Amino acid sequence: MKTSIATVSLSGDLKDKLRAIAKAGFAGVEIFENDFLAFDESPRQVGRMVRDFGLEISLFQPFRDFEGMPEPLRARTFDRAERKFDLMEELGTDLVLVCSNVSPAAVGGIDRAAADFSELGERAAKRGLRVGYEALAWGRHISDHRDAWEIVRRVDHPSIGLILDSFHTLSRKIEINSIRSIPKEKIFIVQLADAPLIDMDLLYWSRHFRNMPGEGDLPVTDFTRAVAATGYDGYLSLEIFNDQFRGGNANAIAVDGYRSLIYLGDQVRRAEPDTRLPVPIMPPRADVRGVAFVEFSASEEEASELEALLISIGFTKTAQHRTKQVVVYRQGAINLVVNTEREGFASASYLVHGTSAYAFGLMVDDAAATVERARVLGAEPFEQPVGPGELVVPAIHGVGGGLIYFLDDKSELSKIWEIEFEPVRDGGSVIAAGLCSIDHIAQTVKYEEMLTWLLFYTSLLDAHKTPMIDIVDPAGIVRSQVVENDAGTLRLTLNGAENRNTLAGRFIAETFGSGVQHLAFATNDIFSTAQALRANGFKALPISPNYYDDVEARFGLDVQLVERLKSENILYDRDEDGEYYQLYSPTFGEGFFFEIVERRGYRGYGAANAIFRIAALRKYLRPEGLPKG
Ligand SMILES: O=C(O)c1ccc(O)c(O)c1
Ligand SMILES: [Mg+2]
Repeated sequence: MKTSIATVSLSGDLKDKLRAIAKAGFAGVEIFENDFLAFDESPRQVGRMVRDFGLEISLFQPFRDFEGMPEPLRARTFDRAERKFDLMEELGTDLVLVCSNVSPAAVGGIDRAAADFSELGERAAKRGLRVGYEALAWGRHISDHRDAWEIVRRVDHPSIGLILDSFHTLSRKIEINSIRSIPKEKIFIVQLADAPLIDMDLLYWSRHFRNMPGEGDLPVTDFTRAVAATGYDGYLSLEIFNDQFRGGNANAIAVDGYRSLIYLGDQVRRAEPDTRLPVPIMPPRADVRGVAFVEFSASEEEASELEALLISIGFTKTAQHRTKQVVVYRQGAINLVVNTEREGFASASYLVHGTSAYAFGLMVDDAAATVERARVLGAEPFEQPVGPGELVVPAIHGVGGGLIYFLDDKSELSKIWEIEFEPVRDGGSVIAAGLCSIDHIAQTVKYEEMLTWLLFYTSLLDAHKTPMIDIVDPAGIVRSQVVENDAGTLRLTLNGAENRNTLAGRFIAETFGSGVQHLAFATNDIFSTAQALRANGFKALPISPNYYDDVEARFGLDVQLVERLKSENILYDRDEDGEYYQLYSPTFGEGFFFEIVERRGYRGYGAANAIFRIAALRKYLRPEGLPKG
């Protein structure tokens, strides 16, 4: 697949951008004129720099306000074009983008525009150059790719072609199957961008909110399928105007961009098996059957505090690693691993982040294939030396410094607990609390990393994202979005913290990065769970009594039920699918906590309750500025 990205998509100066683009694996780069103009080196030097990075200039752009100009503006426009042709020769590229005219001076008319392009085509051909025409969604006379195509068709000149840009077509909901009948040799390049659905002015939306294919809400895959159906096999080029990306980390954004294109190509290949797009072959997205384990890294001292908390929640120590300081606590199908090794990745993670749930394992169809797919998508496989008799568990680095392991039934991996661990006979006597599985893993991430995490998970795992919602913390807003599968066997919630005063923001600041902030366990009977926890000495997070008056009023609940909720500090929510009951632990360490939930048909996450439990959890934070310990 020929991958390319426009320099405008990234932050930094031209050289920084090129370096990041090359490193991420792209073959081509669109030089955005302003990035060149703001850079000090000559066009020839820039052309050489691009090639030294192993890149090809896929496009030079944009050339504005060309077609339909009345004289004397028309003559000026052609002079201007000749100057840019000179520049292109020096840069070493043969393709320029002309975007549809937005000037109030422009005169409409398809034939007039076609006549202008005929002349431009003649001039370009003399130099061996090509011109592609793109309909801007807000163009003055041409704002639809079908009209731009009609002009290109009438010009019928080998140096004049069409440029398709998914944003302009999809933002105006233009029928995409109109693309399928365009001859592929007339499509000079295809630009791709997604965007979140927001009701706003097209130009503003385009210039500030575009994002990578798969990160937004537009049907970019269907658009690309229509392109692929023409037989087009040229560049797929990202052109992402996004305020956050412009200020972000160029390397990270470039990696996201590359991943988004490869993932898009994979989806197109699966939907259009005859496509000529040379897409890398890779295993399908992994079907996640469940969370096999969550692993904590801790010091020995903190591990014993964690152990006390786990035991009070009804876990039993069931297994001890044969050679390492790693123990397993189990309840129902939940495996919590506590690693206090002094060497290796867990220990390194502890030193940076403190006690944290730094890794989790997912049960999939084929663990090795999942890591292979991750690798093709640009993720970094994780390997660590294994001792005699130990299994090599396929794993990758996640986005925020954590690890994701994969287990399956195909290999010995599902027997890891028997192979690498020996049973612990006396794991402490507790009253089991009826926790049966991990309902969700909640990761707190930096707001500006949210799209990265979403794309990372949805491109690798057979799961989808839910719409973003706002969670109100007394100290600010936290954006929350979920990655989940239909079966409910994978639920990852991502909370994006914008400021460091929120509970989520504090967690990131205190633990030096994004990570798992809470784990939610599922029970089939929250009231008997609550009772067992109390008997084990567990103290649930106290919820304000005012909350219960409101719950009663809002849902018209039975007074006795409300009394039970209140006495056990259980939060309640209900929607058209069913009911949700939630119970929290106080925070542990740097703001980590556990949640226990019972779903009665409900599919959400209790967002309406978030403000109440956050207010309660905040009371357990160390006052700002006090040293740890
Ligand atoms: O926002 C713009 O002006 C603009 C310029 C060039 C493009 O290719 C485009 O899609 C938009
Ligand atoms: Mg464009």
